[in-house]
Amino acid sequence: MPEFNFITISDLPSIESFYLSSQASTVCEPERRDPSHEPAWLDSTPPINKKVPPIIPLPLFQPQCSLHFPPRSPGPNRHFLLGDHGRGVRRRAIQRLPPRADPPWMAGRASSVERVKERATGLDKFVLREARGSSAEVYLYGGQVTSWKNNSGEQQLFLSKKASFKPPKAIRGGIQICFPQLGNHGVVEQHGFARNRLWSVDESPPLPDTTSDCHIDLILKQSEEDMKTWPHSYELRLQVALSPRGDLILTSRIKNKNADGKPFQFTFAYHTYFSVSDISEVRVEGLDTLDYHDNLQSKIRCTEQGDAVVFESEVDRIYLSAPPKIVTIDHEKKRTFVLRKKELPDVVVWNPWDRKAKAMPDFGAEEYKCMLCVGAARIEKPITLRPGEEWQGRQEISPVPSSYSSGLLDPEMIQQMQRI
Ligand SMILES: O=P(O)(O)OC[C@H]1O[C@@H](O)[C@H](O)[C@@H](O)[C@@H]1O
Repeated sequence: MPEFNFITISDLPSIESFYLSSQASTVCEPERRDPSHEPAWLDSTPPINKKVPPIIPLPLFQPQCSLHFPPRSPGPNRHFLLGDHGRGVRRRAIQRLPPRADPPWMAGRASSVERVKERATGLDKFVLREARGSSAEVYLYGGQVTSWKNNSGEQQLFLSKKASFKPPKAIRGGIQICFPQLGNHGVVEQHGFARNRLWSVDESPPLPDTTSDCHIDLILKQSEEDMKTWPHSYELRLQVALSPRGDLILTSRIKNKNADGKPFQFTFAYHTYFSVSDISEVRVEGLDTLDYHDNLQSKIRCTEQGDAVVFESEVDRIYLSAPPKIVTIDHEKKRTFVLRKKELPDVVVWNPWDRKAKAMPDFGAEEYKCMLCVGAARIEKPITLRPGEEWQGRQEISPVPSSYSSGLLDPEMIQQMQRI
């Protein structure tokens, strides 16, 4: 889901201040010429995202300007009203905005989803190619995303050179689906069984929540073997989608299918291995002042003291009740991952550092330097589902230039988003 819609309005009337409204609601009232002002809101229906400031200074008196709007505000081909503030809508103008045109190089390009049998591993995977250049690879084994490249073809996820693709070992890297438990708190194996089971293509997926035309739907159901340790019938659906902007969107739905009337409880995580240039140059923002369980200290509860999490040694934590947006900034690569999450309040942060790296057979001794796990999770308050009930969780990751940091947007990012 894009955070902003952009429109270009031509022939702005030369008025000192103005407001814009759409068919549905008033959008915002830009303050006169001062870009540092927060927009005032002319009415409260609906309160769109008040946190969004007018990032692009509104160049009044110029024949054309670009404005940004929060989600749900008008998109292309809708009417806008332009009026001069304070004197009603005297210079009322209605503009029908042209749909945003695709760049010329996109002509004739379409998104595709291809099923491929990997020769080296013998495993089936799906290769998603979004028309604007981003791509992803998703294995039926583990329902695991192992590759995600942005619109420029740069890999965003870490996959160990020593990763094993042989069941029952989970693939070391990408995004592991941890269900029905994270860690070793529970009756099943570490991080649950979903990451090392063979999933199927979901032949009757629910309607997608995204506007993406590039996605794959997978499903995992109970096996007789798993019923011995976790005696429940369930459907775990996973949709992996690429947005036109190159975002990677994972949506999971879990349904209790027990016929015996029994509820079940589970925890869940998208154990996400990001590729980073140099771990000592990376910071994670959005977790300041939060409590976390420190797995390195018998899971004791601590409170984050820094304004960002930085890495100088092994880190193995579960941050609790984190905000919906977490930002991982890779200074050296000048790249930032913005992670947005729904129904997944907690965040896993893990880097094994040197000693543990050496002890893992499927991980290179030096690879801890170029990876970091930051993933949305639901751990502290497990989910309980009664038969017939369904839970849905979501993680969206957007790669953006590094000048972006939490809560702020910069013109470079705006320009890049406008080009898409
Ligand atoms: O080796 P695994 O099972 O994939 O787990 C990797 C790491 O995953 C983290 O989430 C755990 O907190 C760590 O303790 C663990 O080492």
